[in-house]
Amino acid sequence: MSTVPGDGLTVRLDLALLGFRLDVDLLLPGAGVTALFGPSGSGKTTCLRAIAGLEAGAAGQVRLGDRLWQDSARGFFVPVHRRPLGYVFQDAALFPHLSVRGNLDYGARRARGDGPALAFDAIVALLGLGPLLARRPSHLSGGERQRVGIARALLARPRLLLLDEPLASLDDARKREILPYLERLRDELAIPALYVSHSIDEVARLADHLVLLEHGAVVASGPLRATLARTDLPPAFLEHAGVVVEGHVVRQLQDDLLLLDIAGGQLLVPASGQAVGQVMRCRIATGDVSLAMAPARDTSIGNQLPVTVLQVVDASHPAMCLVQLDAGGTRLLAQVTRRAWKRLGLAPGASAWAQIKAVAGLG
Ligand SMILES: Nc1ncnc2c1ncn2[C@@H]1O[C@H](COP(=O)(O)OP(=O)(O)OP(=O)(O)O)[C@@H](O)[C@H]1O
Repeated sequence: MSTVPGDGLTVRLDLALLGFRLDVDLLLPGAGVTALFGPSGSGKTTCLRAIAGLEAGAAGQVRLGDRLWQDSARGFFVPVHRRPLGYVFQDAALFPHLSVRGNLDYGARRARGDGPALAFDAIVALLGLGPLLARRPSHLSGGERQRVGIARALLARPRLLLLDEPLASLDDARKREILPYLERLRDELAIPALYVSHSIDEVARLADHLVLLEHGAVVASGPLRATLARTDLPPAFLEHAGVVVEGHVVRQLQDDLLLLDIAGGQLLVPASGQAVGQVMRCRIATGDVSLAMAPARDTSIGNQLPVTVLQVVDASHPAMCLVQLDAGGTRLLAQVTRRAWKRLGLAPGASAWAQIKAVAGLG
C-alpha cells in the first residue's frame, strides 16, 4: 500500500459499469479547488460518486491525508454516510416546508463530520444568507438556493467538498451572482473542494488545480495555469486551450477598462468591479490571439505585445496550428492558420507581435 505525502487526496479507482470504465490514479492537493473537466460522459460525476463511496463496485484506494476511506486490497470501505464530505449537486434539494434557517438547522443537527467547525453565523455570512433566513425555498432564486445548499453542506463539518456542476441549472446572470461567493469559499475555507464543470471560464476563474478526463481516464492533472496552457493535449481539450494570466490592476481607465500589470507587460481588460491594486485573473483563448511581424497602427485591437515564438504544434483542425509564445515571462497561445504561419516565415525563436483581440476578466 502506498503512502501519501502531506494532506493530499489520493484517488486510485477502477470501476467497470455497463459500457463504461473509470480508471483513474490521482494525487490531488489537500487545499484549494480542483476542477474536473472533460466532455460529456467522460466520467466526472462517476469519479465524484466513487470518491464519495457511492460506487461500491469501485476497486482501489481513496485516502484524504492520513484518513483511509477505502482500500479494496484490504477489503476496507467506509460507507458514504461515514465519510466527512459535503456533496452539492446541480439543484439543491431543500425541504420546501422549512425556511432557509430551518433547512440549515436540519443540516447542522445532522453534522457528522470532524472537519473544521465553522459557526452557523460564519457560514451564513460567508454565503450572504442573512437576509434570506426566514424565506421558504420557493421564494429563492436558483442561485440563492444553491448558496443555501452549499451552506448546508458546510454545516456538516466536511473535510472535503464535492461540487457537481453547482451552476449548471442557473442562467448567466445568476451564475455571475454566485461566482463571487464560490471565490470566497475558495479563499477562506481550509478544506479542499472538487468541482465538476462544463464551463472552461468557470474552471479558469475558480480552480487552482485541473484534472482533464476523457473516456473515464485522466488525460492531464496539474496546476490550472500550466495545464490549460499545454499544447500536447488531445483535440477535445485543445479547443479549450488558452492561458490564464494573473496581474495587478494598476489603473482604471475611461470606457470601463482596466490596465493590468502582468509579467512582461500590461494588458487592457474590461472592468468587472476590481479596484486598483487588486489581483485579477483573465483568460485569453487561443482563437483570440493572432500574430503579426510588426505592431499594427490603425487597429481595433487594444493589446499588442512583443513575443518570442517558443514552439508550434498541430491544432485540432489540420488547417490550424497552435503557437506557444513568450511575452516577457507571460506564456501565450495563439491559434493561427498553417498558411499564415508559413507566410510570415515564423519559426521557434522568431520575434513577432501578439495581437490580443479579447481578454476575458475572470474576477
Ligand atoms: N450506474 C451506471 N450504470 C452504467 N453506466 C453508467 C452509470 N452511471 C453512469 N454511467 C455511464 O458512465 C459514463 C460516464 O458518466 P458520467 O455521468 O460520470 O459522465 P460526466 O463526465 O459526468 O458527464 P456529464 O458531463 O454529461 O454530466 C456515461 O457513459 C454514463 O452513461
